[in-house]
Amino acid sequence: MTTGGHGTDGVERRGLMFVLSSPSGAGKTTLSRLLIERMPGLKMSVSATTRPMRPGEVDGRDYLFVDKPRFEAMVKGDELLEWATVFDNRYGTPRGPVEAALSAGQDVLFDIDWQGTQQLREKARADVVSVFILPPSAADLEKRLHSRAQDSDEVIRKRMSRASHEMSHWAEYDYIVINHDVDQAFAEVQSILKAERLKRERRIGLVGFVRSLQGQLQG
Ligand SMILES: Nc1ncnc2c1ncn2[C@@H]1O[C@H](COP(=O)(O)OP(=O)(O)OP(=O)(O)O)[C@@H](O)[C@H]1O
Ligand SMILES: Nc1nc2c(ncn2[C@@H]2O[C@H](COP(=O)(O)O)[C@@H](O)[C@H]2O)c(=O)[nH]1
Repeated sequence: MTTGGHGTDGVERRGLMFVLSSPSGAGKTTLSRLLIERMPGLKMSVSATTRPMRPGEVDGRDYLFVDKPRFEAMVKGDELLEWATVFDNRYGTPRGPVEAALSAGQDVLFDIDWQGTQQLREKARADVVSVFILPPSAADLEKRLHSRAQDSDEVIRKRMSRASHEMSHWAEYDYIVINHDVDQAFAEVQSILKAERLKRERRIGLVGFVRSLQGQLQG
């Protein structure tokens, strides 16, 4: 699915799809914002959703807020790379911006659930790097959902009751990060991305680079 861009060392590399999943409230959005701020060459995939906008959310930045008929039209028109129903709402990844970013040599960050991750993996296994974020405890998870102060008590109850099911997919992920402390969890997620960017199989320019080094040594 991806073509090439250049790494910071100038060697051509295939872009990667960096996926964060977790039970609701474990910290994906927080970690995603930090990654986008601090990791050059990484672009956030903005999902489409039919869920109502939360206070402080901005259409086009946090999500593309669409109604159900528009979402259905996106599915029918093959405009979504993956989609799923989560907490009675529909969520999906618009295909165009992801393909454009990967073609321009950028990596793309996804905050999506396990269903979406499975679909991306089926489409482009070699290009997907997936990280599952766990909360330190159930009590912390509940506290975080309340402290975010953006969902009703009923919505929070629903999210807590789904958390165990969400977590049952942890073993399908490449990496697991326990989010005790934001700075520590961010450092871990950042290390994963940095290491994955250096993977030999992704660095399609290495053959030419090494040949050129060998040429210099022989010449
Ligand atoms: N390590 C942490 N310690 C304390 N609070 C945290 C930590 N990480 C995130 N939070 C807080 O927990 C709340 C939920 O975090 P966040 O919105 O990032 O979760 P999420 O996984 O993206 O949830 P959702 O799936 O519902 O979008 C936020 O108020 C955030 O500031
Ligand atoms: N499969 C997909 N899941 C998505 C997408 N965008 C978000 N999500 C997941 O939905 C839940 C709830 O999110 P919230 O913002 O309403 O709290 C969370 O697990 C997200 O990761 C998507 O495009 N596809």
